[in-house]
Amino acid sequence: MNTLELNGIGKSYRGKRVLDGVNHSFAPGLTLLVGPSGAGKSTLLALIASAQAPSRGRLLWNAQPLPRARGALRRTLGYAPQTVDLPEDLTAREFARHMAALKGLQLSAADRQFAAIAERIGLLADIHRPIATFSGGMRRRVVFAQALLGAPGLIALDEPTAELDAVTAEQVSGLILERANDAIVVMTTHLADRLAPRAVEVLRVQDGAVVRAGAEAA
Ligand SMILES: Nc1ncnc2c1ncn2[C@@H]1O[C@H](COP(=O)(O)OP(=O)(O)OP(=O)(O)O)[C@@H](O)[C@H]1O
Repeated sequence: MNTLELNGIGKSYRGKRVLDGVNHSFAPGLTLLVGPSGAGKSTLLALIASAQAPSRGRLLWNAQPLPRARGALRRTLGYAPQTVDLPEDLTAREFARHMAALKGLQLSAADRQFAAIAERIGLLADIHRPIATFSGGMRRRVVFAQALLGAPGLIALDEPTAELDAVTAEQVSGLILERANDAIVVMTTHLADRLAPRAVEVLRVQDGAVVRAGAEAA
């Protein structure tokens, strides 16, 4: 079973402290990150995904400091940031193939997995179209879908249901819950609404700290 631990994590941008002394052990399953805008939810997620380095403290993945675990982590990490500059000229499937290659997936497995994910979230009919023709919600789903390639043990999702209509958001949420059966899934959301009861934890990021939130705080 995979473990993820944050030990005294701090992050500052040009001297401004966004996170300070964050300690937390993530349980297998879904953890929701909630909190006011600008509190540091995306920052915490980027640290977890090792897309950014902490200013202080360290992250332990399976009891190993993250820099040493990075090689192994790339293959087991799925990260969907809030904003991504997608390659406009590529089709969704071509983009997915690139992301899958970074994770060391075979082409046939990449195509199979991407098609299966796309089908679940209403994107299958569009995977051969250039991303340039995609709406905001379709782009969001492409970014989400690539994060799930390779059945990662750690999945970090930044507002994956933003810009989606209710039906599609429900499809995406259903897939997130399924993956949370076999992974540590950490997800930011302004609307914890229906997922909070299914989460192992809801964490509130506020004033540089991370605290367990009651259901009312979600
Ligand atoms: N690369 C950066 N350089 C400078 N400041 C940054 C950077 N990234 C984030 N910040 C600042 O850090 C703080 C936390 O930002 P972050 O995006 O993590 O918040 P958030 O809780 O995810 O907000 P939202 O809910 O609006 O997405 C904000 O004050 C933001 O301006």
